[in-house]
Amino acid sequence: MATAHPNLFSFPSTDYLAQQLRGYVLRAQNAALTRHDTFRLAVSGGSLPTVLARALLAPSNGSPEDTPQFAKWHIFFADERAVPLDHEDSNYRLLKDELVSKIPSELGAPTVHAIDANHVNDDDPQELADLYQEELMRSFAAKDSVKLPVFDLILLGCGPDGHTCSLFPGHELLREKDAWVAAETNSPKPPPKRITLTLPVVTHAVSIAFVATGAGKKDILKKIFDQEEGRSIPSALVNQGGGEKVSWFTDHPAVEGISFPRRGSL
Ligand SMILES: O=C1O[C@H](COP(=O)(O)O)[C@@H](O)[C@H](O)[C@H]1O
Repeated sequence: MATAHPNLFSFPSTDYLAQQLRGYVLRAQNAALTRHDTFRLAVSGGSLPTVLARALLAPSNGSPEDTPQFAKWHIFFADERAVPLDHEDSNYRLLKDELVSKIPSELGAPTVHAIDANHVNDDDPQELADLYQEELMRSFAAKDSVKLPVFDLILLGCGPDGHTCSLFPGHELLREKDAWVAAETNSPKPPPKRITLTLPVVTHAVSIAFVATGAGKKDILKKIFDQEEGRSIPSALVNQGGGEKVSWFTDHPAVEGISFPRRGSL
């Protein structure tokens, strides 16, 4: 378990947050391209894709460092709902509508790794999870040759109950040590059937960022950052496992009243 603390950033507006997030994501991209000429990231659904689109679709300052090289991006999902890809609850659809379909063609197109839509109606989403794990193995090498995949970046949300990916408070999936991708059959937040990256995969990434904005996140962030009782909340477990690799992008209303030290710039 990491002992270093996560970085808590708080910004006066979502526009400024998006600007800072752009710099952070592109730094992760540039470092990844230097390491292996590809940028492998996992993204969440919920409120994240809208902020991410605002960050990445903003005009570049023209420098190579500030230019997304989308053709070299491999985008996976931190979690996905067991629904068809054109369903309104699909995280794939959300990312496509908010970001991918709006990328100007001169910036290239990312490779987006969707779930296998042939299995979204299965009673048990385990096959869907296994197939997505195999999809990861094709990109990151077989599970028996590497213990865990190493994403260059994982972008997370934090629900009002502190869930992240589809890892919910008190759930046995939080203790999963072996699988890379797990099935959730009874999510407390609809839709009930989902798949999710597991905690060891999330905390093994090179960089991990949460985006959490608005006063609706204030109470759960206070628990996660300031209170002992918040230590077992899924998003807090990412903080504990990832330590200083974890950065939180928040706005002022989301962190009002929190004593944990925060910074206003990267
Ligand atoms: O159900 C989900 O919720 C979380 C949090 O969403 P937010 O709207 O509160 O940001 C999200 O990160 C996850 O991907 C999604 O499936």
